[in-house]
Amino acid sequence: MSATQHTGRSALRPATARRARGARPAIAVTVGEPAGIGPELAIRAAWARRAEVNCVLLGDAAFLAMTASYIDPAIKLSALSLQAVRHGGLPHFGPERVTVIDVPLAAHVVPGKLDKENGRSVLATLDAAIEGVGAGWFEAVVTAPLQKSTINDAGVPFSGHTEYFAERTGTPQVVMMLAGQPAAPSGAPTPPPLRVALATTHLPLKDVAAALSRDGLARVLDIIDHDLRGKFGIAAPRILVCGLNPHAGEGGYLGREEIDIIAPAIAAAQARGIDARGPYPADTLFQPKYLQDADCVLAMYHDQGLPVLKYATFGHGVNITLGLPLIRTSVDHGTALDLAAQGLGLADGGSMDAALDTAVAMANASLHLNQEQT
Ligand SMILES: NC(=O)C1=CN([C@@H]2O[C@H](COP(=O)(O)OP(=O)(O)OC[C@H]3O[C@@H](n4cnc5c(N)ncnc54)[C@H](O)[C@@H]3O)[C@@H](O)[C@H]2O)C=CC1
Ligand SMILES: NCC(=O)COP(=O)(O)O
Repeated sequence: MSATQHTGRSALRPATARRARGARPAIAVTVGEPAGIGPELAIRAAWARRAEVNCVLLGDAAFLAMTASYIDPAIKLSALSLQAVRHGGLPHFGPERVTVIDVPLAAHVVPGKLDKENGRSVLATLDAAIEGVGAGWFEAVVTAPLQKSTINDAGVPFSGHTEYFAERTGTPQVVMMLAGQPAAPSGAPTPPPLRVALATTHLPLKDVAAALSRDGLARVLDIIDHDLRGKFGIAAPRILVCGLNPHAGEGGYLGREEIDIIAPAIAAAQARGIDARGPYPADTLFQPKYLQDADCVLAMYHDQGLPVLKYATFGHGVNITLGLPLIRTSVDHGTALDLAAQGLGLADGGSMDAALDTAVAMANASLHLNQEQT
């Protein structure tokens, strides 16, 4: 069964097929928590890539104009209201300026200081991005980091973009996957890209075991296989699956999830033609000799997989939501309030650049696929 059958897509129709020949892809970039490093990194990436990519920033226009003027007075932004775009569509400005769709903040921004008054505005940027993909304004969405606690403090239960995009697009199951290029040890050949997908996303550790089920894992494996083929051009993805418990349960003496849940889900995936293997002990799986032939590692929970990925690739990793009816990528880091409080120019923009490049590559792959099919 394909991921499409499993996930029951919403009516959301991405705009990819409608890019004019030679036109720059239009990508929505939500600027994230205003008191964090997101707005600066989003402006820098959009301005640096403007010749090739029409990045449309979603955030408070006056705040972004002020931030841009501090980064570099040469940066030119053009602001539009969401209402204007709804009525007239996204205008085709040239690469001399970066378009901003104004999503006003409620409160004045103090860098490094969270203000729950602004939580709902941050969420509104995500809604505008999703609306814009459905309306054909954007081919993909790149999200700068937001502060999950501030959205909750604003009174909206929120665990992450991943879950929010799933809910807002009517997608019952998505998969968080982070990807990056590990550095080669000196003199050694470049290792393959490291991709780490998660069976569960933002869950308290005490709830992880209960959240694992054969059917759930089977759907996760389907989505990874489907999207690595369709969105990453990998013909026969090989997925290595971690156990949950130390030593993958030590034959049942250190936990039974491997025997009762994970191994049967892998066997079921294999029966559907998916090259999934495991469960393997997570502490020894992340070695070059295993990873060199793997396209993705499926970890059972957030802090089993992501510390390894971030250790190997922090600063240029990309977070991709698989299984959505739209392309969504993000950075591998958070809001870095400590840096934002100290001023501009301190945050590394490598991950934001990589998130944008990955979104464009995925949009191009999707465009080619659509052209082949028509
Ligand atoms: N995609 C998203 O929206 C994400 C949001 N977050 C959120 O960010 C908030 C803060 O999370 P933390 O765990 O403190 O992680 P964090 O990534 O914001 O900060 C951890 C450390 O890394 C440094 N750092 C982060 N990004 C950096 C960059 N681009 N350049 C240089 N140094 C950088 C920070 O200065 C800090 O020392 C939380 O609310 C979390 O939920 C975290 C990850 C992703
Ligand atoms: N550690 C990854 C993370 O927290 C990003 O979550 P999301 O907001 O992209 O769902």
